[in-house]
Amino acid sequence: MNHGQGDDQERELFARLEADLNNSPPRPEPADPIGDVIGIGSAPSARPDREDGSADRDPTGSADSHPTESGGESADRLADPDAVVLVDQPTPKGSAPGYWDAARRARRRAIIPGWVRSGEELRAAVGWAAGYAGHVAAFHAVRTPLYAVRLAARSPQGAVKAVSTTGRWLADAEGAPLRRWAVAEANAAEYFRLARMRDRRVKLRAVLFGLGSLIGLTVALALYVLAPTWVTVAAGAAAVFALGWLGAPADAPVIHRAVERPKADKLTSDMVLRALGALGITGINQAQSKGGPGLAFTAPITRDGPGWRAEGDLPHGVTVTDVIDRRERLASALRRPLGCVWPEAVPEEHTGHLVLWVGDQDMSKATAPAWPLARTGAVNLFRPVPWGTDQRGRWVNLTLMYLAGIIGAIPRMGKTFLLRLLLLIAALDPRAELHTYDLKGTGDLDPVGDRVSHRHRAGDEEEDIEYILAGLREVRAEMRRRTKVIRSLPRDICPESKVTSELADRKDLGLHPIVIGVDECQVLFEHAKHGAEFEEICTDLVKRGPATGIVLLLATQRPDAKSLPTGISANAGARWCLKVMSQVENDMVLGTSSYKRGIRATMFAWGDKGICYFVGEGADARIVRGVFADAVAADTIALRARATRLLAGTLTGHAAGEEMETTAGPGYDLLADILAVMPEPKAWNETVAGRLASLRPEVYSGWGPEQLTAALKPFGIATGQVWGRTEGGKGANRRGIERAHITAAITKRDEGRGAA
Ligand SMILES: Nc1ncnc2c1ncn2[C@@H]1O[C@H](COP(=O)(O)OP(=O)(O)OP(=O)(O)O)[C@@H](O)[C@H]1O
Repeated sequence: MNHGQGDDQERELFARLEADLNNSPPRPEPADPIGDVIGIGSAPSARPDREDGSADRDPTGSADSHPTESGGESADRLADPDAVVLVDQPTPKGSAPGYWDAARRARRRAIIPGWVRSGEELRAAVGWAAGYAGHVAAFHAVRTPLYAVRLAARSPQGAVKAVSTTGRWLADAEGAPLRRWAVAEANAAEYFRLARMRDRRVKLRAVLFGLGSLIGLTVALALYVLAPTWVTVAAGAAAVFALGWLGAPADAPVIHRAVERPKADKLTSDMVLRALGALGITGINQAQSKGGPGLAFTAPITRDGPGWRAEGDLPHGVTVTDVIDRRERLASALRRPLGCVWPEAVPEEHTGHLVLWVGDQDMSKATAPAWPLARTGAVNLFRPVPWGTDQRGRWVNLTLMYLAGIIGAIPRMGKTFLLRLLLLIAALDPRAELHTYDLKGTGDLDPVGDRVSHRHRAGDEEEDIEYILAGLREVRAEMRRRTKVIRSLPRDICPESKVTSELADRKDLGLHPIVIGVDECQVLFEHAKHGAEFEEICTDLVKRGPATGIVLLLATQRPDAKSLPTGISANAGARWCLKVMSQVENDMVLGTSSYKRGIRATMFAWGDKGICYFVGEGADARIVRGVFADAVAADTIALRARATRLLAGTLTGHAAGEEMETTAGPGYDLLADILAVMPEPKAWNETVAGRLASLRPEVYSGWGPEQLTAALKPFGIATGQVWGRTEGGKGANRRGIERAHITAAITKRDEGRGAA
């Protein structure tokens, strides 16, 4: 940072201060050299800026109570010595923190930078450096012939330049103007002195030139006669290239750059201070108008990933949230795109401690590193898995087990993509049983649902709601069973009373992970008939599910108390908040007081798709951009997950074609029910539907022929034209079922179960 306008000005200022002090009447010496008469009525004092830029900051923190800073009123008070009020008392001996206390509390900087210690980041850095060097080498290697031609073409100009420069040197051309001046001024003595000097110089240079030429010619002749041809050719080429290099005009270099450097400027303290001053924050403006910097830097501005990081204390009373609120203005003042400018609070510091990270590229446009799981690899849900990158491009991990999570955002910001990504991660653990419910009904979760899920439904019609209710009831019953299993296990096998990866591996215990993902969950909680039951089940799953290996992930575009009941939002262990519009939604997703603490998803721009505040994984809120996996990529990953499941024998439910068991409600089996009501080999759909309704009205009442056709489809049973008779005895062809198809489907299903 450029402190002050120059040494002269600084010296002048000190001189004036010294003069003022010498002329002013003597003042009584304060008892304490630092923390005393800084109350109203004490004599004004001016202090030059400190090196770290924290000018005007009193070490006691009481600079604001200084009389010169409290307006003209202090002048009146100064006249009346009785009005002096000592604001800061002398510090009792021994109460101020000593050097060792301060040293004990000091934050230690890493001896070896974090990126060197992290194997992944080191590998990435070394890989990048090798790639960069390789690119530059290949770029120039390909162009070498072109460079040779260019140099050869310019060598005649180079030769002329070399001859003329040598001639000027030999003739001492640089002294000519002085000699001409002596002639013009008729200064004979000076002219003769210069002429003598020139003669001496020319003589010496002529000798040097003669010697050089002799040696050069001898070497050239020796090379020509004695050296192998290739050495002669190489030497000749080197001479031609050297002349070509010499002859190259300054505006047309022989070699061009192999890379286009981005135009992002280095972040300097002046830029930061100027930008902060342009935000219109009174505290900063006041501090700067008094000659202070407006931000006391606590660390040098350093390169941090693909950007710059500045860190410091804002003036007293100004908080980081004041700056975050004006992020757009800050970006304008720094002349950077909005997606490059990320002011952040540091949770363990005071609320005025600002960390400003300015990226080289807009976070939403920066090329994200390839997701390690995109093409290969399986997942252990009990271990951390990368799911997104932070502003610096570092991977952010998530351990899906033992948590319940909520995702909130306004529409079109990437909520469904994020939920699908998390479900894809779950799908890649072949032990995990997935329940995917897409209440938006556009089929965004189908790649996972149809390929892998045990339960899957897209839509918000009554039958979909019934299906989901049945599924959630089933999971809650399963959770109760699991609690009993966990309780019955010996302490040494289950020391923490929760499911572990080893326990999940044991098929006899049935403690495999269950991951439930619900998109637009507000549809469930706002449902007129079943809303209360959904809320009750989900609250229970959020509270007790994580320990029993059940993970509930809820996404909503309206995170208010009605669409995301507080019992759920308050107990969620992981939170993802993409752009929201107000404090209420922000705090609903990220937790109470988040907005006040500066964790504000309202600051995300419309273009920040897939970028969210993430709270979880034992860390405070971080800004993360989720991996972008579109429907095609999701399909590929889901197919891989399905193949792994088929190998492991863990493909069940919807994805294995066992859909309607649950549609009919827990404990009921559609295929068995049809066999029970259909003694004849063939029957019309309407007849079977009517009989089913009589058998179990609570499940099948209201079913028509189309519904029965749809319900049988997942089992691979097609309905066709069947001959029958109406009640009046009239023969007709109508849509119907064949008993043999039902029996075959039951046999196939039972075989599949046996294999699993
Ligand atoms: N991680 C990401 N990176 C970049 N773009 C993304 C990312 N995630 C989502 N998007 C973009 O955002 C768009 C909206 O995503 P998505 O459908 O998930 O939004 P949504 O919040 O679920 O919207 P709605 O509420 O309408 O369902 C997508 O079409 C996609 O192009």
